[in-house]
Amino acid sequence: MKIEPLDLQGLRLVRPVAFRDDRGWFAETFRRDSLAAAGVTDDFVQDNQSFSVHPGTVRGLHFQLAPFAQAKLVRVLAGAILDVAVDLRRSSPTFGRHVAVRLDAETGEQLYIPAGFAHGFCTLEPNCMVAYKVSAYYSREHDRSLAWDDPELGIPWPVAADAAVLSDKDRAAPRLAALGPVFE
Ligand SMILES: Cc1cn([C@H]2C[C@H](O)[C@@H](COP(=O)(O)OP(=O)(O)O[C@H]3O[C@@H](C)C(=O)[C@@H](O)[C@H]3O)O2)c(=O)[nH]c1=O
Repeated sequence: MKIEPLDLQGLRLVRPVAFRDDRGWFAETFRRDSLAAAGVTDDFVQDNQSFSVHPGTVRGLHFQLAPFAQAKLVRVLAGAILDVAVDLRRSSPTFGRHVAVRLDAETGEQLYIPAGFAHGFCTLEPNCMVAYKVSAYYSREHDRSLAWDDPELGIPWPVAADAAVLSDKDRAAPRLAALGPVFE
């Protein structure tokens, strides 16, 4: 696998290498040693999977507070998404900035997001299956949302606000200015 840094400190794009033959292809999708060589040493403890029926479904932006802050390694098993990470580290020179990456089942590319970011995605096709590893267990008490369409974030979502399919939780999420300090 090839692992490349992205614009915001700590984010990585992971590109699996596919070995193709008459049957199809084979690829390694997770290697602790390759990730560690690229500076990713999180201990992933939980695997998550979600399925979204409709294109224009937005999940996020989500994060968990310490001591349950999560690094995430995100990939798409079916369909395609625009995957977004927002820097919430107060001491970061890129606080409030985001990276948006297309992830799809075809390339199998993965986005590594360290703790300290909010994460969300918008589905670009029907029937999207998204899988991701997280480095801390789910904790409902520490789970937080940030408004996906906060104009201050300036995220170029591929769906209009009135057309997005959202959970009630995400529809009611606070904007960045109302969050207060969440990560050092
Ligand atoms: C995230 C999560 C949810 N749940 C439960 C809570 C709830 O009843 C149901 C659906 O939860 P949500 O609405 O939060 O699911 P969803 O909106 O898909 O939440 C996920 O969004 C993406 C963008 C992330 O980055 C994830 O960390 C996670 O926050 O699943 C768990 O049991 N374990 C978990 O780890």
